[in-house]
Amino acid sequence: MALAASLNSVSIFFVSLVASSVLLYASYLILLHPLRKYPGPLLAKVSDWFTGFHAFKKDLHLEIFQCHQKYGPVVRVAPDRLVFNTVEALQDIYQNGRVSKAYTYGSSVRNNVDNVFTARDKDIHRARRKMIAPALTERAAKSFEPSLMEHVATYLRQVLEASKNSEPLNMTEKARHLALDIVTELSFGSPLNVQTSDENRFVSKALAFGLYRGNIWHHVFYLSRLWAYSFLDLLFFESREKYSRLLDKLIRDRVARARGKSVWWEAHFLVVAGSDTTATATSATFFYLSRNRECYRKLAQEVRSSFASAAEIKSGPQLANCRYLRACIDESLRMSPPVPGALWRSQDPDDNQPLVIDGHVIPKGMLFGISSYAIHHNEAYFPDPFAYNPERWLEPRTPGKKSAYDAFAAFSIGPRSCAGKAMAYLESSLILAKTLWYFDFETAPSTLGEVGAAKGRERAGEFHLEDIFTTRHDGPYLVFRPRGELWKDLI
Ligand code: HEM
Repeated sequence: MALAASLNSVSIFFVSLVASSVLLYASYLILLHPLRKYPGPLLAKVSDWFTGFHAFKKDLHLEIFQCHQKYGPVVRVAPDRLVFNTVEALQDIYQNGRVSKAYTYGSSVRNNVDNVFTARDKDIHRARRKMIAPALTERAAKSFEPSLMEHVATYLRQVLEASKNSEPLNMTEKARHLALDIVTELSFGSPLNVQTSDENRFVSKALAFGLYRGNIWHHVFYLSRLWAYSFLDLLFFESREKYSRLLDKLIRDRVARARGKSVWWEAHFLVVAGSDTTATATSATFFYLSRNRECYRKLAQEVRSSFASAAEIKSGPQLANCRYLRACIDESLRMSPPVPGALWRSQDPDDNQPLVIDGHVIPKGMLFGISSYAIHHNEAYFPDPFAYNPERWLEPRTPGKKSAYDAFAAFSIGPRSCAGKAMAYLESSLILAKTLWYFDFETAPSTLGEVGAAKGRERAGEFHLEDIFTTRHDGPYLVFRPRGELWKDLI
C-alpha cells in the first residue's frame, strides 16, 4: 500500500516536472526567443509540427500563402524559421553571398555524399555544379534536341491514336512519362521508355515518395535521424531498392562503375530535378489553356502563323519569337509553381556580421525563405493573382515599379537557382507548340473534365498541386482533334 502510494507520488512528480518543463520552454519560445516579435500561428511558435503537419498533408504552400494573408509579409512558421513575401527579401536571401542552404538539406544526403542540390559548402557546390553544367547549357540543350524530338514524336503519336476515337487523355500522366524519358536519356544516354512500356513506371512513384518524405524531414529535421527513416525505408524498401538497382545499371552502362560515387548521386538528382518539375509546367499549361479559351486561341494563332511546317518548330529565333508561348508557360509556372514551398536558407556559419533581410536583422542560426507559391500570388506584384493572364508577362516595364519578372521565383534566383532552366523551357515550348501545331484540344466532357481543378477550394480555375517539395497532381483530361491532314507527318 505504502509502495503504491510512493510510486504514485513519484509518477505525479515526474509528470509535473515534464509538464512544467514543456510549459517553461513554450513560454521561452513565445516570450523570450529572438524571433518572438514576429507574428505567426501559436503552434508554429512552439513547435516544428506546424510546418511538419502541413508538409505531411501536402498543403504547406497553401498554408504559407494563408499565413501571409493573415499575418503580413514576414511570418514565423516554426520556432526558428521566418518566411518572407517581398521582392526585396527574394534578392536579400537568394542573391546573397553570405547565405547558404539550410542544414535541413542534410536530410537528403545519402552515404555522406553531397550532390549539387544538397551541398552547403560553397566550394563543394561549385565543383558539383561544374560537373553537371556541360550537360545543361543552352548549347547542350540544342545538341540534345534531336533526342528530345524523338520522345516528343512518340508522345504526339499517342495523342493521335487517342484522337481517333476522342479518348480523353490524362495530361499529367502523358507529361510525366514524356519528361521521365527525356531526363533519363539526358542523364544516362538511354531512356527508361516509360512512354511505351509500363515496366519502369514505378520509378515515378519511388521518386515522389522520396521527395514527400524528404519534405517532411525538411520541416521536422530530427525525424530524418530517428526510427522513422529506417521504418519507412523498410516499408517502401522494395520500390526504392528496385529503383536503385535500375539506376545502377543505367549508370554502369554509361558513366560510372559503382554506386556511391559522386556521379551516381548527380545523375540520380538530375532525374529527380528534371522529371516531375517539367511535367508540372506542361500539365499546368494544358490545364490553363483548356479553361481560358481566349489565351488558347491567341497561342494557337501564334504557333500556327510563326512556322511554315512542323519541321520548323525547333530551337532558334522563330521559337524564341513566340513570346505569347513563353508568356503562357511563365503564367502557368507562376500560378502552379513546380517547387511551390519555401527553400530554406541560413547565414553562413563563419559569417559573424549582422545579416539583414528586407530591413530585418536576422539572429544567427535562424532559417528563412520565400515560398514561390506565396510570392507568385502577392497582389503587389501580380494584380488579380488567381486569374490566368499571360499578358502580364508582355507588359513593358514601368520605371521604379516592381514587375512580374522581379517577383518570379519558379526557378529560384542566384547561385543555387535551377541549373536546368534552359532545358525546361525548351522542352515545354516544344511540347506545347508541336501539340498546337497538330491538334486542337478541349477539356474532356463530364466529371473527367473536372480532374485537376482545385479540390475543396473555392478557386476551381486553379490547377491543384500537392506540395511534396516538388508537386503531385492529376489531370487535366483533354480530348484532341487532329488539324486537317497535318497528322500524316506523324506516321
Ligand atoms: C519547369 C521545370 C523546373 C523548375 C520549375 C525547376 C525549379 C528548380 C528550383 C526552384 C531549384 C532550386 C531548389 C533549391 O534551392 O532547393 C532547382 C534546382 C535545380 N534544378 Fe531545376 N527546375 C526545373 C527543371 C529542371 C531540369 C529539367 C533540370 C535538369 C535536367 C533541373 C536541374 C536542377 C539542378 C541541377 C538544380 C540544383 C542547382 C544548384 O543547387 O546549384 N531542373 N530547380
